[in-house]
Amino acid sequence: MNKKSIRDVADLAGKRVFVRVDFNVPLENGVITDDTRIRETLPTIKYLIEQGAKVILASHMGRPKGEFVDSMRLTPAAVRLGELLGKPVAKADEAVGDAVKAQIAELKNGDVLVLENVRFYKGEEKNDAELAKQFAELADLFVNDAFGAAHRAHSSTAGIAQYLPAVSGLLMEKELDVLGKALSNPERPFTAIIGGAKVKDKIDVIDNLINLSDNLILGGGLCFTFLKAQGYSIGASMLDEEKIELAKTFINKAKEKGINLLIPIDVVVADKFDANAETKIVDVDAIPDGWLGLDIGPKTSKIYADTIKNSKLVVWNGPMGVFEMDAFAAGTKAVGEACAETAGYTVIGGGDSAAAVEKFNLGSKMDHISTGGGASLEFMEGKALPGVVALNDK
Ligand SMILES: Nc1ncnc2c1ncn2[C@@H]1O[C@H](COP(=O)(O)OP(=O)(O)O)[C@@H](O)[C@H]1O
Ligand SMILES: O=C(OP(=O)(O)O)[C@H](O)COP(=O)(O)O
Repeated sequence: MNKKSIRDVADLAGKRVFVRVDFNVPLENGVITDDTRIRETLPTIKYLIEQGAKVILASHMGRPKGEFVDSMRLTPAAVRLGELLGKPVAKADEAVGDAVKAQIAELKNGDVLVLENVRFYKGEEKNDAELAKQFAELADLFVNDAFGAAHRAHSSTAGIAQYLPAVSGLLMEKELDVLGKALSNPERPFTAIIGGAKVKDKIDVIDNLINLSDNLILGGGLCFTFLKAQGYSIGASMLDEEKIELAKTFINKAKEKGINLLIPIDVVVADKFDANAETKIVDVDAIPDGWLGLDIGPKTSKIYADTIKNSKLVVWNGPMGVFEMDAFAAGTKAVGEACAETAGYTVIGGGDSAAAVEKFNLGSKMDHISTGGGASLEFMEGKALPGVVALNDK
């Protein structure tokens, strides 16, 4: 990476360091149900503690739209962080202002303070310069470790970097390194797997991956737009009408470039969108009218799994079916198991794909599970991430 990281900063002892993290973790009734994002920032936080910095952590949680919302406070994240570090972690009730400054003035070297949700302030998502300056006043150095929010140009992810020396944290560095290596000089055969439901959001990444990958595997709700583009009747399956023509151009582009574009040959169909629906496995030329395709079929799973197992690099974003319902989970499970078994390097991106991998207990068998869904997609699309662009060059 051509950006400076905290390892490039000499003499952190006694410095007030404003670290933007992504502690936007899932909460149910105030209880954190998955603390991955907090655990993944521990290397940066521990490094700063060991160096004797005063660690000031800032994050968003949810989308409170500029209001103080009690259920979106960062208190549960601060408590969890304290447990993981095995040391007390202070928590502020605000993210800027005199009370926060007073709390920071009390910090000793190696102490940790978690600020309140930065999105409680209207300026944050507008990348307001005044708010960015107020954040900058709290510290001597800005560290961005929030890969999950790196695609956002906000006051605490990008704006603040105008007013302080700005470097990346270790998680940010790792994410960019892994995804960058994977995509800039991929080991081949390189297989990209795109599934899930959001055709519109993923169309650009599919376009970019046609240029990069050797095998491009499609599944999930979005593959039905491609099946329709191939002339099949898809019943009541998910369809993005507006993208059919684009899907046709992608199919042709893949052919011209000699890319192995894999689209299902059989699917699991259901008479309704329901865990207890009547289901059948059919070839893609036999999808009954009114039925919905909710998973890839076993013949497709086998082809996909064989392709994955013969790959040196696999990047996966988006489940193959409605894996939340057991009747439609087999395709996602088969792809997950193939990713777990392959000797190739496996990178998982996207909240639902990571959740699927966890559901099937395959997490420990993957090489890298990204903490950023939208961020990893934008990275794979080849877009510059504002939270990274803002950092100081090496
Ligand atoms: N054939 C399908 N029809 C409708 N929804 C689907 C289908 N296959 C997968 N899905 C749904 O797609 C959702 C995930 O999509 P998406 O948000 O695009 O993935 P990710 O979060 O991994 O990027 C899952 O909730 C899953 O149930
Ligand atoms: O959860 C996040 O995004 P993700 O679900 O795309 O990984 C990040 O914390 C960014 O949150 P945002 O999409 O509200 O800016």
